[in-house]
Amino acid sequence: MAVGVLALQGSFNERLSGSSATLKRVGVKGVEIRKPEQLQTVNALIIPGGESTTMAKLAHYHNLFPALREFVKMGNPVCGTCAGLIFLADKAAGQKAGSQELIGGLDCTVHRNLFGSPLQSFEADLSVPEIVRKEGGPPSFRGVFIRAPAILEVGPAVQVLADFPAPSDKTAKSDSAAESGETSGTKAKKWNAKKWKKGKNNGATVATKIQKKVKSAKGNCFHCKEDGHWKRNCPKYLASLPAKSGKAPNQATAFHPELTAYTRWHSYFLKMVNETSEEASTSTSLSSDEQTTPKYDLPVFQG
Ligand SMILES: NC(=O)CC[C@H](N)C(=O)O
Repeated sequence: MAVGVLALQGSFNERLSGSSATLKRVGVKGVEIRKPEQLQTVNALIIPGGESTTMAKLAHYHNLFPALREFVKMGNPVCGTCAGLIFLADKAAGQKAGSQELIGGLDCTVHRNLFGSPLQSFEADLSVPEIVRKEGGPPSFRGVFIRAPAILEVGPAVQVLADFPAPSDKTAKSDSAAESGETSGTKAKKWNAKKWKKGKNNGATVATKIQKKVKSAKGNCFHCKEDGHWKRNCPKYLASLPAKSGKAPNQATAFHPELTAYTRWHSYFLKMVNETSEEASTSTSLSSDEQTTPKYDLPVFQG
């Protein structure tokens, strides 16, 4: 398995080079992606942290957006870190004037700089029950937030993996005071109460993945024997589609897992990649099967 790392700007090297590179630590080959055609050589992609506006400009310059969107649309898993999360979000708030291009593929609204400026970068312990359930290890891990975004809203198919609680009013005030002189160590030092209130449960979602694969039959017409009409989007036909069509099992974090020794976010993502590849090979053999011995009584329109 080869995992691509978008290598335009930001912290892509931490995934790829040196003995401590995260992908090496989890035993996977990482491939630098700078050109659209390179995406054809990998079956999953990591979009690293960095500065999303700059990264978007570079992606635009290298004509990468169409290929990246196609990659996501084909159901290949993508993991977005920080700026990568912004890239992957279907909607973004707090963007620079004139907005910036997004790839989309993760049904959520992200706030680009919810935690404030680079000076408000911080570290915090986060509880990660789903990762612990699947990967084992300690109940929480250290999240490194660098001018971090956060997710304000997620769609129904998205599973929240970690939340960062909103500060109490008291903390917010004392942290604002800390901003003007004192430092408050591991906590974000400035809170924008209005932005926080927009977040679910008065907090902010900082890690997610797509839980269910949304099936779509766009463009397919078929004949329904039951009532003899040509139909689109019949539930029976939708149910017969391979799971790989539709949205990819993407994962995203607002913090930087590659900057800690905790490799479980990466191993968790790689499991998703393996599962997707297995499903894809099963569904491919199913579809060729279907061509010779139709399994469904609703033939797909060929004309
Ligand atoms: N560490 C990061 O990737 C920060 C992302 C930054 N908030 C942006 O808009 O791009």
